[in-house]
Amino acid sequence: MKRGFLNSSKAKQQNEQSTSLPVTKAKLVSKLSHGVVPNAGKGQIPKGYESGFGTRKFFELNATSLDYDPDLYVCTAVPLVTMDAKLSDVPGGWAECVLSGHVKRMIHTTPGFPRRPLSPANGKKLYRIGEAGSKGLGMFATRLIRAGEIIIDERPMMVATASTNSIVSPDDMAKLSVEQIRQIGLREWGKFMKVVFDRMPPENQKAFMELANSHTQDGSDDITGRIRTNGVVTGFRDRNSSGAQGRYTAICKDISRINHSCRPNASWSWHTDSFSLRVCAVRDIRAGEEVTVAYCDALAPASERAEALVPYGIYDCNCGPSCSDPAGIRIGDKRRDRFRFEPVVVFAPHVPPKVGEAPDAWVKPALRRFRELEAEGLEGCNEYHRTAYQLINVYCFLQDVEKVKKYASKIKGVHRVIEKKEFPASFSSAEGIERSQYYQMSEMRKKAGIPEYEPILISFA
Ligand SMILES: C[S@@+](CC[C@H](N)C(=O)[O-])C[C@H]1O[C@@H](n2cnc3c(N)ncnc32)[C@H](O)[C@@H]1O
Repeated sequence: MKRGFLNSSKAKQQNEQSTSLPVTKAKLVSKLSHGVVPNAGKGQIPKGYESGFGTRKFFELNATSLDYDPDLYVCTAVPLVTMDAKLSDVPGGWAECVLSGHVKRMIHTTPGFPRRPLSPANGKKLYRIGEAGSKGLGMFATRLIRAGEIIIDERPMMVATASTNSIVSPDDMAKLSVEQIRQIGLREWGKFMKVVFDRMPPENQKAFMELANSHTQDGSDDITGRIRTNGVVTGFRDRNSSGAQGRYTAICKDISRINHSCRPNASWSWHTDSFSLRVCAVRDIRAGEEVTVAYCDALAPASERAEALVPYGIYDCNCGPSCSDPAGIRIGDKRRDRFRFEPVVVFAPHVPPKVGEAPDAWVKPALRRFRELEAEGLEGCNEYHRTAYQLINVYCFLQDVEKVKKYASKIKGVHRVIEKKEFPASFSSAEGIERSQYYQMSEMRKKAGIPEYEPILISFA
């Protein structure tokens, strides 16, 4: 039986639930406080605002319906499960979610939905969860994981709205301080998310409550604190929304154990067809090494990264010299500026190579950029992908098969994250490389007697 099909009172509790609060009419306050907020919670909430959402009417819906007001929030299981479903019966499990009607429709009409999350090749996990020193628990590789390998594909336990949707009216806004509005918002959000939490299977409730919580003194409750500490932004959002508003965040049993690094060896991507988060190695990870991802934009300057990490309770990011040592920060910030604003584009030279010069001397800017990106541990970023792509095309053009293979092995991870598909296997074999566009172009030029140094732009996609 699908959720929503039963009429008994017990069954009704498990139907979808919705609040009569339409998204668009809510006054939205997104930035929440963190750290220690004096008198957090009740102490900050003035009389008249204590009950709020809790007194609002919930109504029940047929879980299979997609026919909602797109702006209404719905508490629902994704994918839909039977009333008596146990986690062990549902491959990949299910997520208890709060979604707008618009997003629910979008998910259920995604081609291929609900595909099963991917399982490891021989059924053996590539990781274990273990102690990570002062960071608490973390994820560790149990064998050498190659760039491009999928470490885990996991359906979340819970999907929550990523911001509080405060019900404070514009009139009331004028009477309240910003912190009071935040605290009211947090409280409302907490009540809403408690409904979602209560719908979760007991094993997931237990696993959820065992997750880290860095928000114990800012007005967050046990549930919202863990959502704020462990949530990973999904790939979908409410219609007519922008910025943090209208986004959703996924809380997972294992992926939420992955710690942050500004030099991450892995990256995550959201897949709506399988309703799962996928973590992929962006460079080789040794057996025993900790698996890390970037919680912030790893290309941002050190000061901005530090600021973005504070809400996670990370005050002293120590990933390497570009985080902690003043000289290292200067070099790292300068490099990141160039990575962001000065992309390297390589041109074949217009003049013959100088005597004694290597045939690939003109590729130096891209090679330097690639080395710098690796030195900063930024194998998961767009610029690494773009530069590796150019080098692959350049070496196809120069017919240097070994170098094509080298850069093809390096691009695999970031390609999977950015393009959400595997890098073409043809660049890993001599036969495939010889069939490539640039190899063939070079072959034709040779046959026509056009020297290699005639102008040509090496494209990067
Ligand atoms: C999503 S959880 C990661 C798993 C967590 N370590 C645990 O024990 O479950 C995020 C929390 O881990 C800790 N953390 C993650 N990365 C860290 C880092 N680079 N340095 C210090 N603490 C970190 C912070 O407490 C942060 O709030």
